[in-house]
Amino acid sequence: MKSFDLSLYLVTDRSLSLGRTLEYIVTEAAKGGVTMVQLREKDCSTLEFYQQAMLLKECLRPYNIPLIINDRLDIALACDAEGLHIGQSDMPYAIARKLLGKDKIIGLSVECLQDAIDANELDVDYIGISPVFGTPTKTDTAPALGLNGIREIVKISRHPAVGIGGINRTNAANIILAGADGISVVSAITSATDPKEAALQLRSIINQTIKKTINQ
Ligand SMILES: Cc1ncc(COP(=O)(O)OP(=O)(O)O)c(N)n1
Ligand SMILES: Cc1nc(C(=O)O)sc1CCOP(=O)(O)O
Ligand SMILES: [Mg+2]
Repeated sequence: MKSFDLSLYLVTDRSLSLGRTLEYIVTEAAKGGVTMVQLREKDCSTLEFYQQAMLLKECLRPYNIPLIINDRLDIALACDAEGLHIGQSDMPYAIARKLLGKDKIIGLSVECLQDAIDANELDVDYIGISPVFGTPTKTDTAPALGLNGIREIVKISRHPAVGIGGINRTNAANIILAGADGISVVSAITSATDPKEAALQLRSIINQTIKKTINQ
């Protein structure tokens, strides 16, 4: 059965980990309450990517946190990850679904309202609204959508949604208040001096904000 929680979604980037291993970052983040982890490595051989994926799977197993692979359908299959994240220029959704099967999680980036309308025709498991804000972590993005972009997209989308891009503890609550089911972050956890503490703080903000929206 496919069940997952988008509320605090860590996306990795080894180049931002301040020399610490991804196993360390991911384990600390798991202790701090992240609910999903995406292995996203843009400068990695296939062998390294596969080995890193296997290591992260081991780290996440005790916490029951799904491992999602960015871009690489072959790696997702090879390591039997829980899912794959694809963007608008990646493997077409239909092919990914055919190869991964119905039980795996597939996430799709949406960069504008039309992408979200098109995604309604697909049985993706979640959408990544990207980017919400500009970020030095990824500069080849579509224009930032802002909080209004989130509101417009969640209003018409039939899929659970997570915001990504420039999100940290100063603006995390606003992403949830705008209607997203969760936040996705790279640097706010990966580059934190204490990744567990960073995750705990984000976890607390999200929990409080979700509680507020339920009581409204
Ligand atoms: C949760 C989430 N949302 C969006 C993205 C961006 O994916 P993509 O547009 O394919 O860009 P790259 O990450 O591959 O550079 C994401 N990775 N995760
Ligand atoms: C992986 C990714 N995708 C984006 C998109 O807009 O598609 S922005 C991004 C990086 C987000 O990093 P940070 O949390 O450090 O801002
Ligand atoms: Mg991609």
